[in-house]
Amino acid sequence: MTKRNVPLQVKNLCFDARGIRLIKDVSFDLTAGSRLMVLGANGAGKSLLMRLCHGLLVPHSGTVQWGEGQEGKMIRQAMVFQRPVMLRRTALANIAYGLKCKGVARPLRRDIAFDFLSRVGLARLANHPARLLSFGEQQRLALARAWAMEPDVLFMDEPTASLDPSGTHAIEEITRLIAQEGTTLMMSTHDLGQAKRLGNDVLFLHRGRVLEQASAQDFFQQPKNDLAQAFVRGELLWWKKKKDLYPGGGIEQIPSDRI
Ligand SMILES: Nc1ncnc2c1ncn2[C@@H]1O[C@H](COP(=O)(O)OP(=O)(O)OP(=O)(O)O)[C@@H](O)[C@H]1O
Repeated sequence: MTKRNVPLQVKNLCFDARGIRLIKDVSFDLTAGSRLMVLGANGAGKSLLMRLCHGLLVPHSGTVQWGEGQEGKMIRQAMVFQRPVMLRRTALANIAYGLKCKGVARPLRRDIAFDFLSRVGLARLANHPARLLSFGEQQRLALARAWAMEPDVLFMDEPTASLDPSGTHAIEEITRLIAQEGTTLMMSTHDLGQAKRLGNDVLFLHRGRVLEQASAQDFFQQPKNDLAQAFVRGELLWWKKKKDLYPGGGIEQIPSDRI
């Protein structure tokens, strides 16, 4: 796969639920080939933003604009969730079904599905019911199914949140391989080490707003935003008040339009 320009432009995106604005005027570009890490405390709006980008939610206002894929084709996108969503069929058939939706001819599906199962180390479980696999295996299967779609853009919403260190390592390795093939990544995570290992760009959200977008290197060395600094130090907790973070100056230090 070759790199593309800007596959996704998000402009002034707002999302409301039950009369409350949860995503507030979010704008950013997802550049081709980037590995964008979406960071922020619990409830910052990471999942909502990714679902809006993927088209699972309809914004109240603003736009999610997709560019062109290879040779002018539509951008192909896939998403992996924190809790894997498995079809009630075998591991192999889960991938084959995705291939069917992609338009792959029936005689080819089985071999391709098996190839992707092998890539994530699940070949021996090909004929097991997907829903009986362990949580970590299901997450690898979900990633293989997404990978088989050969997406231009892959959304990953905290894919390792419930995994042990070896499961996390496996998912990171697979993610690297997918990115190496030219797939653009947008991924949320609470694991700052993981964000450093996998990301080259960071989007920092707080209470539904983007407070900082920077290269991963700049963000982790010296975030510009004071709340991002607190987050990187592990001090930005959702129940803390601003005055707890900045006892000297309190509210005045953080303009209210940024909260
Ligand atoms: N359908 C909904 N109706 C009302 N509020 C919602 C809805 N979905 C999400 N929210 C609220 O929107 C806010 C952002 O939720 P979101 O799941 O995007 O956060 P997050 O950053 O992914 O958090 P976490 O890291 O805990 O998964 C939360 O306060 C959540 O309670």
